[in-house]
Amino acid sequence: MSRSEGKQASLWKQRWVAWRNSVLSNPRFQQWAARNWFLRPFARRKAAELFDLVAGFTYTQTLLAMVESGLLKRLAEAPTDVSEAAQVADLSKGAAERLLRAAAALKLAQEVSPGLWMLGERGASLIPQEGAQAMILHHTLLYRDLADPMALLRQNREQPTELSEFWRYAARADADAEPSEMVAPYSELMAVSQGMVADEVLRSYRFNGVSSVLDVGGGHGAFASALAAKHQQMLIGIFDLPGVVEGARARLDSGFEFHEGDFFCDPLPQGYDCISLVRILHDHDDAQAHRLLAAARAALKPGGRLVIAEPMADTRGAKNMGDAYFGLYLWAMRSGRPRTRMELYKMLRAAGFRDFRAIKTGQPLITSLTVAFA
Ligand SMILES: C[S@@+](CC[C@H](N)C(=O)[O-])C[C@H]1O[C@@H](n2cnc3c(N)ncnc32)[C@H](O)[C@@H]1O
Repeated sequence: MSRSEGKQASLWKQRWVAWRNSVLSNPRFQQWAARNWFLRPFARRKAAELFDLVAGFTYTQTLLAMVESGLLKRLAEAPTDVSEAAQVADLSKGAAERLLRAAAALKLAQEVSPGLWMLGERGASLIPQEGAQAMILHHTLLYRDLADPMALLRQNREQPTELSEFWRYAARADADAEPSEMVAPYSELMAVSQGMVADEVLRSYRFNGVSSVLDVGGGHGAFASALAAKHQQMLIGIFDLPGVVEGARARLDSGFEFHEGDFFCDPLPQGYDCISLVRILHDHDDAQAHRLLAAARAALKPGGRLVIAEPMADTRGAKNMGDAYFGLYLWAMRSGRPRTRMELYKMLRAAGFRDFRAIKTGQPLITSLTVAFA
């Protein structure tokens, strides 16, 4: 499309959006749509979607209370009456019943007969997801940072936040000096939530022709372990900050190679024919992300490949995750941003990679996948 055609298309789009918005925000149209038998289901759905946005934080806090109180786990074990629920959650009977009813509205719980409760559909889906439950508990930090969103945005990432204190490498020049006990909380959270990411990556990409992988920012080695279980002949190395590698060494057997360093200052070890960056690049602002990609390019021989797995911006079916959730999460963390595929390709090209490919994943909500060749 030429520049003038692009300008024309943008003008048409502006006109269409302005017209649509004037219709949708017209109170007379809203009343008419709510009464019209043909449009009524559409109007109700739109109202419900809007209500979800308005009330979403109460849903999130109900979910947190169900996980934190142990009620979700208890409902998974056995049908539970309100007195038992009150005991498990250390609440009055009235408070426990209020929580259960809120959870039932959100399909986390279900009243199977008067006063007797079991898991609801969503509760049942959540129960095996230890990683998701750990993230729900972790979100108390983000929730505090977001309590005053305008204040958080106005701070322009210049003041410490709950999340920047938790992610010890974010917004810190001397991240490699963090002792292992300071980096253990985030490394453990990453390890417990890595399962679903590793499943998604290994189901979507076969690593054909790859005999050695360096997992950069590999944490305590959860992805490396999943990779080793699937590809038993593969040589796998983990590169991370010294305090984190100390934790990985203590958890993994001697079949792995361990490399300590700071990927912004130290060269990445050479000789691996693939480098993986799993949930790494979006943690860093553009200048740092570029340095990291250049370091990966320098460590790979021609034909070597880079595998990048992380949720991305502007992804069909995962826009809420990429743009809303990670947009605000990483802002609060004071480092990084979700990127669109085109932005990532541009950075890869600038770092000397060629032949970029998007690999389809079953759940882009969990991760997108890009492979690039040196
Ligand atoms: C979000 S975690 C992801 C961990 C793992 N890849 C996963 O998906 O579970 C980011 C990882 O990058 C590591 N990291 C951050 N900055 C680093 C740096 N400058 N040099 C080396 N590793 C770094 C952190 O210690 C952490 O293990």
